[in-house]
Amino acid sequence: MTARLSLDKDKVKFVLLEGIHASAVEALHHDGYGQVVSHGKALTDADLVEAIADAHFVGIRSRTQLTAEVLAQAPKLVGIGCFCIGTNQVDLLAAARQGVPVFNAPFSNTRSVAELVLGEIIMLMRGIPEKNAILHRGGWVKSAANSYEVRGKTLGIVGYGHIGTQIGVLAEQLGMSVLFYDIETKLALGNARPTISLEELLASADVVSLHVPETPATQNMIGVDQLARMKPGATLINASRGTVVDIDALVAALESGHLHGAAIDVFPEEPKGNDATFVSPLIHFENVLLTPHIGGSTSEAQASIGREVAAKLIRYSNNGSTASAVNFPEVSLPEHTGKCRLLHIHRNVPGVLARINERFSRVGINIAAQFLQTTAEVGYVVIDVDATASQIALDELNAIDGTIRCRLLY
Ligand SMILES: NC(=O)C1=CN([C@@H]2O[C@H](COP(=O)(O)OP(=O)(O)OC[C@H]3O[C@@H](n4cnc5c(N)ncnc54)[C@H](O)[C@@H]3O)[C@@H](O)[C@H]2O)C=CC1
Ligand SMILES: O=C(O)C(=O)COP(=O)(O)O
Repeated sequence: MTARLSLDKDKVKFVLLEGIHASAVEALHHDGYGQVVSHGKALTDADLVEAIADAHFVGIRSRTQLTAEVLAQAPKLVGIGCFCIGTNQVDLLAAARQGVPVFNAPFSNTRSVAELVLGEIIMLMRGIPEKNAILHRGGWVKSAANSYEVRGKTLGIVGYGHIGTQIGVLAEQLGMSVLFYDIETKLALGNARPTISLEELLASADVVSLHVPETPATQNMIGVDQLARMKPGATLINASRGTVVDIDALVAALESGHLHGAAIDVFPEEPKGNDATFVSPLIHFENVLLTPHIGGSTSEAQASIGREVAAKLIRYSNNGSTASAVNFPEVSLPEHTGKCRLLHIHRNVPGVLARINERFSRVGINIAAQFLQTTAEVGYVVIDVDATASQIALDELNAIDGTIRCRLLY
């Protein structure tokens, strides 16, 4: 474990992957952070390890896998920004144990996903994907067969969170009835109604739209049995995570004609960049709308995410605030004008705070302010002291058993 002194902003290195929006770079430069390296796509294996080996902050989107092994090879890492909603691509526990908070943008792209899904519901119910394909081949089939209004139909939303609720509200404006299933008790907006089980929702909905995070419980949540429970002629939409739907089971349900159609934005295996090839058994179905994980990819969402996550990283770097970190004790801190601030991250074992205070009192350091927050694994203490005492205080903190990382802010 190494003592980390506060660095000049010029020496703090940010590595941004996956084409993170220029608004993030602008925000970092505007705050005085000069070293920002941007990559246009996701990196893997040795390329990823090399790119982040000396980074203090790393910014990623949904594709970059920050595993425990990769993180262990980034010894200078201070913070991670997921410039998206999902954080399943990061080993959150390993990051916390390494003293690294992870931030994301929980709201900035939700409207974009909701709008895409709403458009897909209308397109699929009208059979537009097949009709579009026929005309592109020079054909002409003018028919009302298998073409329906959405008005009066039932939308079933699985995962009634930020995205699911917005879709429900918008769908009601189109005259749809909304059912939802969530593992948590949720406030029903508009006339939406909860179902007591996933099975009940699947059996009642004309369109099922998935908006759950990637967790062990949502892995292949929609498989053979669940698809069989859906109404004949129903439609499935997945803009959540590729692991939520068993693709082979979906293929079988489409081949048999049990489903009217589907819209799939996320896949179990996704290409790493725009020059890679997309492979999926779903490419053979004209009644399936396929999109390249662009649910949140609008100019508005990306610009807003860039600003939001950059601001969280800047705040953590400048004053130690971890408010809204997804894996870390959350501390929202005031400015530390006129004082030096020490950030002490430790394993959450009994007695650390007592040992800190005992050591400080033994060497006569006056604590101007102190903040503590813990999770089951990690403790985070922030202490403001006079500048004259800062180096002794840092040495004392580093000597404490259980210290993961200690940083000094001027
Ligand atoms: N396609 C794309 O570009 C995008 C995809 N996403 C994905 O959408 C997901 C949902 O986003 P938000 O609505 O913002 O998240 P959220 O956290 O606000 O909502 C998720 C909801 O799912 C519920 N849930 C969790 N596990 C469940 C289970 N096993 N069964 C039923 N409900 C369960 C939660 O209680 C919560 O209400 C994200 O986790 C992300 O993976 C998010 C943004 C863009
Ligand atoms: O916000 C999310 O969770 C998304 O899935 C969007 O991911 P992206 O930033 O487009 O790689």
